[in-house]
Amino acid sequence: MNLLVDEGAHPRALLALEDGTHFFGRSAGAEGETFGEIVFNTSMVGYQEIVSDPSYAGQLVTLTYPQVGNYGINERDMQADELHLAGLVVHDLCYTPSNWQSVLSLPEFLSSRGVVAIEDVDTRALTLAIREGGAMRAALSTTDLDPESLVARVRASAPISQHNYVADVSCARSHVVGARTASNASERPLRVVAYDCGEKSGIVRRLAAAGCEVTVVPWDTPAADVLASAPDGVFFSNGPGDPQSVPAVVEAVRACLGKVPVFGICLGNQVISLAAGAHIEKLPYGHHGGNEPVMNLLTGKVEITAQNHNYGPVFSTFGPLVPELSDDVSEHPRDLRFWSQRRMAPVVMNKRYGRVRLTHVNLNDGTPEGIQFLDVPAFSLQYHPEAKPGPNDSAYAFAAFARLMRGEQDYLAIDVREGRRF
Ligand SMILES: NC(=O)CC[C@H](N)C(=O)O
Repeated sequence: MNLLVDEGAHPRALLALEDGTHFFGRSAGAEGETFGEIVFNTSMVGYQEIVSDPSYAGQLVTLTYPQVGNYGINERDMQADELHLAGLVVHDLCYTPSNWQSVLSLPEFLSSRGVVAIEDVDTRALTLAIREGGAMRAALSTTDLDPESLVARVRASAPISQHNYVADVSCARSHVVGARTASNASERPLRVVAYDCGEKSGIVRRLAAAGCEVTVVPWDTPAADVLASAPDGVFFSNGPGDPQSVPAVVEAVRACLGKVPVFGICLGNQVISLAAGAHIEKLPYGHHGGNEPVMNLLTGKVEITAQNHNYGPVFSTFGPLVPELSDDVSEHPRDLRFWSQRRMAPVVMNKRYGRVRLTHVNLNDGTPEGIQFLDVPAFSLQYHPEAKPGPNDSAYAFAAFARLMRGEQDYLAIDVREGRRF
């Protein structure tokens, strides 16, 4: 209920999920109809970064924070030029934002960018439905207000895994983002090629701030061309959809691993894992928010992290444990929090790339959040060290990549103690 809005001016809208759950509300963006996978994000602030994150292509995003849009839309927080999310679901939208940076209200922004959105939805009930039923197919419509009809059409819609969303959101041609903001101007910039699978601008900025000159290239750029330019490192970005729908990127990872330092974030972590032959699983409803606790197993410190993923690698499928580097444990425990309790970072033997160390574990559900290759120069994180939005606890990852490219040994364990234990 928003007293400043003429409710009659906003058409009704319907949200329908494949399990038959549906919610009526009011249109809060463009009119029309949209289909996608429904997820919820628990961040309390940062809606602009969320709606502009290209990783949400093909997804309807529910914001659990009850009132959204209070500080408007500004020119600085965009994570991409276009909006790629399929739609937005909120409880209460703000039409009269107040902030010195604001240039537009969120509902005006959504309408002008053609994004279908709904408000006046009981997002607590919806979130519980997603927690129970998982990230389901769903639709949001201002034109079909018949629940039976919309649910039937949702059930006939294609799952997210059947489309290559990366191809929709990647850049058309390569471009360079300079290292002018490098903290240490006396060091020469590190030349990084970043595979743009839907890269958030916050990541490119963090790489630049860590002293990198970043050449952002389209997702399907042949690795041979990238390697021919002799970069100091190659980065694989976040991105939308099922990582198994981009085998060309997995091939690019294979071509790079062992030849050049490699770093990956989120979808980047997933394609690196696939390149190593590991399995990817789909989590029931994923991790989307700004307060996921992750333990860095190299330092014993817990980072509060920003996350946005539905898929993730299964650590045991990288290979068998190396007992002498894993506290003489020979079987993989089901729950990776075992290692945080044991105070160690276990190592497995991967058929293709040798030793792989588990470096980060999610303390909510015991899933892997980071790996490091010990025999080739590469590491990757499932969560978002750039935050945008979120806490900055993990920003060291960009400095770690710079250290890896400069050939430093303990590049990731920034304050690791001597030895295996902490
Ligand atoms: N932010 C991302 O890179 C998301 C990766 C992938 N689309 C997933 O859902 O897991």
